[in-house]
Amino acid sequence: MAPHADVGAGSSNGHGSINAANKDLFTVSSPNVTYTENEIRSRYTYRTTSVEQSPDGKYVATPKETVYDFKVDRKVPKTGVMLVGWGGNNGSTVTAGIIANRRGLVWDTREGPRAANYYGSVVMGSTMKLGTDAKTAKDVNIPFHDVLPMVHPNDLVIGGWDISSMNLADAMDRAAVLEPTLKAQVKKEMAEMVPLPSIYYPDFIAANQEDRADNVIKGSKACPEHVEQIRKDVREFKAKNALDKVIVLWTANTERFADLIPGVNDTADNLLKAIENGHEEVAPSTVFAVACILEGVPFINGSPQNTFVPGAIDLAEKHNAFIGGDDFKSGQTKMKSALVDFLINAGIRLTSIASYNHLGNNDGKNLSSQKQFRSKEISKSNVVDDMVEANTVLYKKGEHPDHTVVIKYMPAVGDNKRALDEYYAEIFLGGHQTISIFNVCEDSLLASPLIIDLVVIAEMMSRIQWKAQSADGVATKDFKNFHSVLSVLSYMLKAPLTPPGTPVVNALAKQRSALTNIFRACVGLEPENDMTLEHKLF
Ligand SMILES: NC(=O)c1ccc[n+]([C@@H]2O[C@H](COP(=O)([O-])OP(=O)(O)OC[C@H]3O[C@@H](n4cnc5c(N)ncnc54)[C@H](O)[C@@H]3O)[C@@H](O)[C@H]2O)c1
Ligand SMILES: O=P([O-])([O-])O[C@@H]1[C@@H](O)[C@H](O)[C@@H](O)[C@H](O)[C@@H]1O
Repeated sequence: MAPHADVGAGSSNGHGSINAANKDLFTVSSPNVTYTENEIRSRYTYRTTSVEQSPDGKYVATPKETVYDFKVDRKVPKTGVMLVGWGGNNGSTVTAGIIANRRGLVWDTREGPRAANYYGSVVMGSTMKLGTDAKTAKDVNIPFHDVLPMVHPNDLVIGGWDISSMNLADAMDRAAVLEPTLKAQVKKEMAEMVPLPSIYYPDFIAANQEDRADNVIKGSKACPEHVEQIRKDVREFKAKNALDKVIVLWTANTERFADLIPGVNDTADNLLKAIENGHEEVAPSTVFAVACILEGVPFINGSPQNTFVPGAIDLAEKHNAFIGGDDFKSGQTKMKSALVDFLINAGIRLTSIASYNHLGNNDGKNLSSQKQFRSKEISKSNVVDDMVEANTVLYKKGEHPDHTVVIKYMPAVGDNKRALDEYYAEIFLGGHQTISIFNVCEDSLLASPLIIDLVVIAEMMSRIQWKAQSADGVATKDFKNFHSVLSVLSYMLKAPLTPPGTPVVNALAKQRSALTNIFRACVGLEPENDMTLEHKLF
């Protein structure tokens, strides 16, 4: 069968929203918020504290205010997502999951019938506090998805590429993630989905992946033809499905890190020249990123490699294109970014973290190769840095807990990754606390909802613009997009990519708070805070 990036239905049957007018769950009654048919406009005062340290070491803290205008496009676009690595465990699982939700499927399991859901998705499975009830003063919480007019995942049209030609039904079987009773209900539709051929540069992923590579575009290193082919694929997918928007997301294998070479991948121009010259240090994921930036579609990296070499970030900034990454934060690391935040903010002096994984899926097979493991080791190890550096009471400058990361490929356990962690800490008066965690993460069932969140939030961010009334007294004349690097996606990612020179935040609570409060600001609402003075000052 000729490969084609086939699609989900793209129109929901009551479970989604593509055809329904966006019915807002709430409106904000404020002189700073206006609603028109196409837009929500809000004037938002952003309050921060500027700190200066005097020579005697004392700090002076000065409250600052910046007034921003936000503009949200209310029209929810017909959106497609193209997955790189579509035939993988995550790609086939998220595809089946969206079909199952769109059709409202129920299937038998040993524990009884199970219905499709979006558990594990912040957007579809969590809530945020809107405010407090005017009469009872109780918290009023709303579904996260309802805070802004977001795409419903049921309405996503799905396509993508894979170096393996296997159709999505067979890929789903190969992945061995889902119950047979569910697979049987989506098999027919998924059998029609065949990944587009992709670019394959053997040196970037483990040699043990070679037997999958039967669906590759000619050429084993970067070249302009590869960029143009990917751009053409995106355009054709968009046209064939009458889409308004396309988001591209990498859920293909972990690549080795690319060497950062001045004159090759340090600037946009040099990176484009390197591709022109077929430089062997340009990774497939970077070629995809360049193609998407040039095509003006957001590109998100769900794997740990350094796809976004400085030249790729420079290119995105120059083209005002959105990028985000790196490496889905799905199980062990997500737990770590919450637990370390809790321990250190509780004043407990964490002194060592030992993280061990074994897993038996193809990701684990690829990671059994040292160069690919190294990419993952980096992304899994850096996740505690900001929390440690922020606590100068517990840690002197440069001090940090011992932290080791081990990943072993054990085929027997398949996608049911085992994560074993030991946290060792110093507590009061020379005591110690040892926390040992055994966490069976069904890798693809934890990562798939993150793919949905990354796509839906990245698309939402492309419909938000801002201008400053008085950033340091300077007003910006016209509305602008957020910076190209979508650091707002960090909650879903192990190694959050941030605009050059800006800090990386890994603490899970801070990441979620940033996402929630930026979306609240877009409708003129103050940041969520838990002061509840109304319950204390009376
Ligand atoms: N919980 C999780 O599953 C999780 C969490 C964090 C990160 N990740 C990362 O997500 C990625 C996918 O995980 P997975 O379990 O689905 O892996 P997988 O091996 O099952 O799927 C990867 C797919 O990518 C394909 N592929 C490889 N190179 C390609 C290329 N150049 N172009 C197109 N397709 C290509 C492979 O054929 C395979 O089908 C991995 O990098 C993994 O490290 C996964
Ligand atoms: O669970 P988590 O730490 O977020 O991330 C997972 C790793 O623990 C696992 O070893 C790897 O195979 C997955 O791709 C994913 O990266």
